[in-house]
Amino acid sequence: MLNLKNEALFATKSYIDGEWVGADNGATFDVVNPANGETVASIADLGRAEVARAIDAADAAQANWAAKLASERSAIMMKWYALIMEAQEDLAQIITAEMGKPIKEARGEVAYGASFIQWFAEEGKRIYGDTIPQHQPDKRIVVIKQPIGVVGSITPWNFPLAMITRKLAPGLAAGCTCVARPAELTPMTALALAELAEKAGFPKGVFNVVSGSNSSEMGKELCENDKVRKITFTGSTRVGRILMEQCSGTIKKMSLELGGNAPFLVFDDADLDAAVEGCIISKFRNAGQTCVCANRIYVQAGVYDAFAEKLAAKVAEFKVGNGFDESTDIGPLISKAGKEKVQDHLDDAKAKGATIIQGGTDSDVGELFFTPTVVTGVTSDMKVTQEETFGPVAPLFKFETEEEGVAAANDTIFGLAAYYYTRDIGRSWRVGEALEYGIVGLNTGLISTEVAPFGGVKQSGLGREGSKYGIEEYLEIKYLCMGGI
Ligand SMILES: NC(=O)C1=CN([C@@H]2O[C@H](COP(=O)(O)OP(=O)(O)OC[C@H]3O[C@@H](n4cnc5c(N)ncnc54)[C@H](OP(=O)(O)O)[C@@H]3O)[C@@H](O)[C@H]2O)C=CC1
Ligand SMILES: O=C(O)[C@H](O)CS(=O)(=O)O
Repeated sequence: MLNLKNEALFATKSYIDGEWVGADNGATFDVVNPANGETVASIADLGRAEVARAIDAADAAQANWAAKLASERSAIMMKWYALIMEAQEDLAQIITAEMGKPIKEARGEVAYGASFIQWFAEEGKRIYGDTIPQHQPDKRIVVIKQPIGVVGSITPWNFPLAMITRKLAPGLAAGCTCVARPAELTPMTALALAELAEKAGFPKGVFNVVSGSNSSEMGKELCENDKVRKITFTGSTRVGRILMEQCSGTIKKMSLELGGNAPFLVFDDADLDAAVEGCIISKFRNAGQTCVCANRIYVQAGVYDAFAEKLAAKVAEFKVGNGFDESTDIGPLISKAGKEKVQDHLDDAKAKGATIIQGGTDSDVGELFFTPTVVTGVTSDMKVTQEETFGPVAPLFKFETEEEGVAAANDTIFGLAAYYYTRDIGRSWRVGEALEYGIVGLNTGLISTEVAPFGGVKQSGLGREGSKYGIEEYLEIKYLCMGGI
C-alpha cells in the first residue's frame, strides 16, 4: 500500500529522549486502514510508566532548550520544515493509509501543518517584553516573557500531522520541550514527524512522541505529572472536560480546541454559486470530519429551493473511493462508530420529517464509506442540529428574517466556527458581530491558516492556535521590580 521514498518514515516505535523505544512489556497495537480494514503496521503500545519517562526526558532538556537563542531554535525548526516539505508525498501516504482522507487532501494537510513550523520559527524571534513607567522614584519595572516549560500534547485522528504542528511549533519556538501523544488510530504520522525532527537536529528530549492505545492512562500521566506545565488538547468537548478536571490538581495552563457545531448562513442577497462552493468546501472536506465543518446550513426562504437544488447537483458529482485514488473526493469515515453516528443522525431526521434529496444511502465502495448526502426540511429538534455529525451530511434549514437566522445559528453550547454569505455591507457587519464564534467566514468556506488565531468560545475551547497570538499560549509573563535606583 505504501511506497515511501524514505523508509525511515515508516516508524513503529515511540521516540523518547532521542531513542526509538518499544513498550516495557513489548506490547503493540495495530493501525488499520479505514478504507479496506488492512493492517498498516503494529505500533509500540506504551503505558503510563513510559509516558512518565518521556516527561522526565523533556524536563531534563527544558533548561538547555530555553537557553538557546531564538535564532538557534528557529534554524532547527526551519530545517524541520524543509525536511517535512521534502517528504510531503511520503507523509501524505502515511496520513491516507492511517485515516483514509483523499491523498490530495493529505498533501494539503502536510503543507498546512508545515506552515505552522515556518510561521513560528520566525515568530519565536519576536517575543517582546515591556518597560513600565515606575510607580516610585527609585523603582524601575521591566516585563519579560519566558517559556512555560514542559508541554503535553494530545491530538485527534482527523488531522494527524497538522494538529501536532499547530500546537507544538509555537511551544518549541517559545523554548518549551514537549511530549506528544497522538490518537491510537493515527500514531504513524506523529512518529514520522519525530524521525524528521531528529534529522533536523532537535536535541534529545526536546520533542518526544509516545504511541499507545490507552489514551486515558497516558493522558492521566500528562495531566497529573507536575513536571508538565501545560496541556494542549484538540478533540471533543467531552474529553476536554475530563482533561480540565485532571489538570486541576497541578493547576496546569491549558489550550483546548474542542468540538464545533458550525452554522452556515445563506442570505437572500448572497451569490448562490459562491455559497454552494463554500458550503461544499466547508461541509465535505475530510468527508465532513473536521471541527469547523458546516454542521447546520441555514438558507433564507427566498433562495432555499434554488440553493438546495444547486448544492444537491454538486454533491451528486462527488467520487467516493479509496483515498489513494487521485480522483477520490470522499474517503471513508474513520470508524464503524463514526459511520453509525451518521446513519443515526439521518434516521432521526427522516423520522422527524426531513427529506433526503441527494445520497442518504450506504456506499458499496466499502464498509466505512457513506454516500454524500443533502437533507431538506430539517428542524431544531433533530440530532443533526444538536450534535456534530462528523460525516458527509448537509442538513438544510429554512429561515425568514436575519434575526431568526442569527438566533438559530447561536442556539448551541458550541462556538468554534461559523460562516455566512451576503453581499450587503450592513448585514456583513451586523451578522459578523452578532455570531458567537471564535472564527467567522464571510463569503468563504475555508478559514484555516497559520496567520490567524484559530480557536473557539463557549464550550468549544480555550486559547488560540496560529498567528502572533498562538505563541502567547506557551509563555509566562514575569516582571522585575528594581528598587534603590
Ligand atoms: N477544535 C478543534 O480544533 C478540533 C476539534 N475536534 C473535535 O474532536 C472530536 C472528534 O475527534 P475525536 O478524536 O473523536 O475526539 P476525542 O476527544 O475522542 O479524542 C481526541 C484525542 O483525545 C484522546 N482521548 C480520548 N479520551 C481521552 C482521555 N480520557 N484522556 C486523554 N486523552 C483522551 C484520544 O485518544 P484515542 O483516540 O486514542 O482514544 C484522541 O487522541 C469532535 O468533537 C471534533 O469536533 C477535532 C479536531 C479539531
Ligand atoms: O481538526 C480540525 O478539524 C482542524 O482544526 C480543522 S482545520 O484546521 O483543518 O480547518
